[in-house]
Amino acid sequence: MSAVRFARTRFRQASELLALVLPGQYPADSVIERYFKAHREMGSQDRGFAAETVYGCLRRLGEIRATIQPLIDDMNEERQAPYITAAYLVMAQGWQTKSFADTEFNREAETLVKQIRQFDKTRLSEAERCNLSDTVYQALSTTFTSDDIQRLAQALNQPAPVDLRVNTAKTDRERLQRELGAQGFDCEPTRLSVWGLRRAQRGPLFNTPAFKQGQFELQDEASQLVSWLLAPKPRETIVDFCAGAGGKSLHLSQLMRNRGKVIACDISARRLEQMSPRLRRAGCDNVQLQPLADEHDPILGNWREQADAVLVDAPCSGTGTYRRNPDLKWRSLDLPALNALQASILQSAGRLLKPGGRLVYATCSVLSQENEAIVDQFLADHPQFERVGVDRQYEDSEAILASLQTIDASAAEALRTQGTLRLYPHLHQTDGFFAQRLQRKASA
Ligand SMILES: C[S@@+](CC[C@H](N)C(=O)[O-])C[C@H]1O[C@@H](n2cnc3c(N)ncnc32)[C@H](O)[C@@H]1O
Repeated sequence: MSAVRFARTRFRQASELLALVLPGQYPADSVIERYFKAHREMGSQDRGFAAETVYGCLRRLGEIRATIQPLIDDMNEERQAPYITAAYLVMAQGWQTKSFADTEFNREAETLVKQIRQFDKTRLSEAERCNLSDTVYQALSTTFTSDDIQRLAQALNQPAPVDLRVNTAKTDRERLQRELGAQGFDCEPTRLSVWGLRRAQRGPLFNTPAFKQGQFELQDEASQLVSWLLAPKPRETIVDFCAGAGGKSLHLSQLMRNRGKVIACDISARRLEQMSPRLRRAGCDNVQLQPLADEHDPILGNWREQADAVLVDAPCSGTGTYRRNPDLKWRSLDLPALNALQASILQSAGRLLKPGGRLVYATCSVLSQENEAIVDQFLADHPQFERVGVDRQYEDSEAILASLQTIDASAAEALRTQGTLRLYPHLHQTDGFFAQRLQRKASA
């Protein structure tokens, strides 16, 4: 493709795609997938450029919008899209007025470039500088200093690596690493998860024989530690209360050696159904899918005081996953409503435990309002539960605690003594994740 046609076509595709993503009606990745299906003429480099540009715009949208505000003030999102795309290409990719000469943006380019050059960056609010919404910035300010928020936001605004969780029922980490490496997919063992492999770049991993044979799943390293924190054992009955499409149910089943029972519940029957092919591929026979009307569904009475362990991977703001889902940053967020739902789910989940049973409350959020605050309130209302640290009897605990110790001694201490796992991208190079291990007292 000539340089001229390259700029014209690719600019049009990227801004067209951004116009579809900006209203935030559907997750960006599904909009992008649909666009590519409808535009079969796009080669892999065109697709790469369009997707990276759209994700880049979403990562820096706060700063971009503030910088070019006077030019887009009275426009709807569709009309804003070429301006935002162009601003991103100028601010992050070094495009200049002349780069737009052959694009449909040629007449506006000069004014836009001038606006960007003249903009006084000191006028950016803290939230805009961090490319976070005001709601999230304010929520973070109650726990973090502004320097920490900046470091956290900078890490959340980078693309995430690709993490795999090895299915130890089918292979082991070294073998899979060798097999994938031989096919050109180099990976490194993850530092904290003993089941993880990490790749710096994306690639068509789903086409590999290893994936088709169920030897691995894609799962962020932090998320891999959550099922482990529940210390699942063969022959137990474990409820995964918010199982979704089963990322953690699959791992629970693996840690239980495919014995006992995982009851995978969710209010979304569609998401639960997406688990079925994953279970077949992984060879898991001990997972039962249980759709719920809500967290008070009477069917839950079947497991009242019956479960050895319950996992609550609660619906949350997803602030810890902004690296993968930068579109989430710009969706409306009703924290009080989410907090009420989280508390209600945790309360219902607590009723399912036998005396002595284990409970893990987890979110992929970095906001204490969704994490510590929910757990503190639950413990205040339920004195029969307590926080329990990770002891040495835990399978793999020595390896995981020792690795965490080398990266962040205070995080290791919180996990060892309190059963609290707090991970952040700027400190641990994982998604932002929170998990708290609780236990119902044996006599209560
Ligand atoms: C963070 S996602 C779970 C992700 C999943 N555990 C995994 O590892 O892939 C939260 C899930 O909670 C479900 N959910 C929302 N409200 C719920 C409720 N009242 N009871 C049970 N599940 C609920 C959502 O449908 C969503 O699938």
